[in-house]
Amino acid sequence: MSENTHNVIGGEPGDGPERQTYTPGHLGLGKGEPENEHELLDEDAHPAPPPPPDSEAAQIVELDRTIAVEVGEKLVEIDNLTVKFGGLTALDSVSFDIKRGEILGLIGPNGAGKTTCFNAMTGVYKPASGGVLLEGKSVLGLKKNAITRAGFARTFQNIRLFGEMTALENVVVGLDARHKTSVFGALVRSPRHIREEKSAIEHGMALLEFVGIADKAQELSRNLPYGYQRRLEIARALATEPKLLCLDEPAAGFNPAEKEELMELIRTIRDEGYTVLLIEHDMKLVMGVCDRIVVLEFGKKIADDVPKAIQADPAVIAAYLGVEDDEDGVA
Ligand SMILES: Nc1ncnc2c1ncn2[C@@H]1O[C@H](COP(=O)(O)OP(=O)(O)OP(=O)(O)O)[C@@H](O)[C@H]1O
Repeated sequence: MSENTHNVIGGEPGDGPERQTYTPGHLGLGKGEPENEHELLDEDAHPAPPPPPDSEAAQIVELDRTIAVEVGEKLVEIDNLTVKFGGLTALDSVSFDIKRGEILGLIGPNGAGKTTCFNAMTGVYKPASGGVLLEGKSVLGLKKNAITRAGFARTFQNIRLFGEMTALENVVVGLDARHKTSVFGALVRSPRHIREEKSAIEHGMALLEFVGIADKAQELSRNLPYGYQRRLEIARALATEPKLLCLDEPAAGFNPAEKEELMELIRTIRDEGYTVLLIEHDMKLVMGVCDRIVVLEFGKKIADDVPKAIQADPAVIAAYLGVEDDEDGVA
């Protein structure tokens, strides 16, 4: 094997036809055709379920970041957050906290303010008032990439991938956020840069394997089946080693089997040390995977409790009354 070539994570030499090699050359942007002989799966095929937490990929993906607070303590505080769009108050003095190691659901009927809350937390919108604290320190006013470096990562309701990049390249872009090489170091291809690039490919492959889409590493992301694109967004967000992973409707457009697999993946992500904030309309998924749920209605918080209590909460039931789609019902 040449110095710049290494094996796919998780296999042993001579593992058979699944085996591929990846080189830093694969990172050239906008490469068209996959360069390996690996057979691609059927477009309809489901991604593989996530690996068990003790697999090699899971160990590489495991959170490698120092977090100032202990598991179970407040990681994030949303403090009286208010966001206005002209005369509309989309978020009205909303306060809640997110504890390290939990899966917190953020739910509410359409237009309740869930995505606005994500956007204010991740620097997309400037709140009119209130605060967002990560480990006790304010992140308000930081630029989006500084917020990513501080520890927030997110996926989007409408998938946003670099369509002309391969799946692996999309993840490596996320890993770049954690790299230390200077622009000059990258330009002159310093030894440190080459080391980081090589480990980025290895790490990127482990992340793709972790979310169950390693078989499509060399496919342009715009050509990936929908379910793979959603998983790729999660892999890219995980690449930044977030202290908090925010998922905005990750199951949108999924069939029941895919939703089950996604629930499994979200649990596995938490088991690897991540904290998850989840916006999701599918109540079965939310109730099945969340430790606690915050409910918004018309920009205000109306409930904050464990799933069982949320299901029985009269204010929550009232908020959802009139929603005809069964999936959006709380019961
Ligand atoms: N950029 C914007 N400009 C103006 N109004 C906005 C903007 N973004 C959101 N809104 C409004 O703010 C309110 C909250 O929207 P938001 O998207 O946060 O709700 P949501 O709970 O995420 O809804 P959904 O479940 O439909 O995605 C809505 O009335 C919406 O129309």
